[in-house]
Amino acid sequence: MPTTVRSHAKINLGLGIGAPRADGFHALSTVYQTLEVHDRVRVTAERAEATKIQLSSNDRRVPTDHRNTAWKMAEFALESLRIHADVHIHIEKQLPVQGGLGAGSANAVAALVGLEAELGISPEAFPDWPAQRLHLAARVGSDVPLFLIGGAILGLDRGQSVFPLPDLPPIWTVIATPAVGVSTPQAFRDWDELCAQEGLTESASADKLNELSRAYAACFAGVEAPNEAGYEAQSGSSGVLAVGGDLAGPQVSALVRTGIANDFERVVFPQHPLLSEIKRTLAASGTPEAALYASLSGSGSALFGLYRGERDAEAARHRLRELGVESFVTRTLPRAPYWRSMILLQD
Ligand SMILES: C[C@](O)(CO)[C@H](O)COP(=O)(O)OP(=O)(O)OC[C@H]1O[C@@H](n2ccc(N)nc2=O)[C@H](O)[C@@H]1O
Ligand SMILES: Nc1ncnc2c1ncn2[C@@H]1O[C@H](COP(=O)(O)OP(=O)(O)OP(=O)(O)O)[C@@H](O)[C@H]1O
Repeated sequence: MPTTVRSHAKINLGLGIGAPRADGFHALSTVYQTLEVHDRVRVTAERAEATKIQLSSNDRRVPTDHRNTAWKMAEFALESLRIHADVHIHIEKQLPVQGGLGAGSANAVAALVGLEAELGISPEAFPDWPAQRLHLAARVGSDVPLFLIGGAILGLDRGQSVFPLPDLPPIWTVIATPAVGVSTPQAFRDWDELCAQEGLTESASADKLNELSRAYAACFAGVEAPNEAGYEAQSGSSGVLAVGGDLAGPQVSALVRTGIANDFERVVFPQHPLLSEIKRTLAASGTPEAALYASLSGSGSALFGLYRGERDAEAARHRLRELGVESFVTRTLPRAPYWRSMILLQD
């Protein structure tokens, strides 16, 4: 009986990057935030004599072998649980590939959740599993563990060290998806060149990141997480927020006042000037429909704008259309509804 799982995107509400480390990674301090928009991952699995994994996708850019994050996650999980199974994973892509929205990383967690449902892996049956799966997720990729938490999350170390933050209320979000792919490893290499030019050392960047993490934590201190009833009331039965509802709360303004920024913009924007034009278009600074905040997500190429209400978000989409740039409207997704709606179908 296949299990279909929603595989949600993320954005980075601020991303501070350190100097290159000896292990080839970079220390980060970031606030991840999950979004309503998602791919769908269908998993079929049954215990077998030997493990066999098969993967398919509607999108030809998605690798269908051991290079796929979902494949790796399933393989690591089965090895770790000492279970042999016949597994089929189908990834129905809706999110951009190489967009900086963590779509591939989310697919890994969705495949894991599907596999657990199919094989009856529960914390009751496997008490060590919750800690183990976080560890395995970090092996698959730095952006994977965040999807085992959902909502607003502080990401430290190389991004795999994740801490749940009090949730923000749902915020209207526009994602611009320019037809540009940005390679994450290449963006980090470009960052290294900038660090070398500016003489940014590992110890100086550690100070910078610690200060940033403290500032992030301060913004979230005392935030009341929206409860499920509140989320339902805001969403209504249609799942659509009332027009003009200002739900962004003071937290986004507090984050903006800390000077949140995405360090990747410094290396990605000079190479792709269109992306900084899109950010200006999303921001619409000084107008009544101005974004609360606009930024590149991850290493790009997707950018996002956060808005006071649906009307301002639609106005941003209209401005982007005039610029010839595709976009869609979504909302930020707090932790409780992230988990409540994750399993879409078990048929
Ligand atoms: C840019 C972000 O999306 C921000 O959320 C993430 O940092 C990227 O996470 P990811 O795609 O899961 O990255 P991984 O698959 O772990 O690493 C891909 C490559 O990116 C570089 N990398 C990644 C994360 C990090 N903190 N430092 C790095 O230098 C390394 O060269 C690594 O070989
Ligand atoms: N399940 C997957 N879906 C899409 N791409 C995948 C997947 N597994 C591996 N890949 C490879 O990873 C590359 C990056 O894909 P992805 O869409 O996750 O990038 P991204 O959104 O920039 O991720 P991040 O924000 O984590 O850097 C793709 O070009 C593809 O070759």
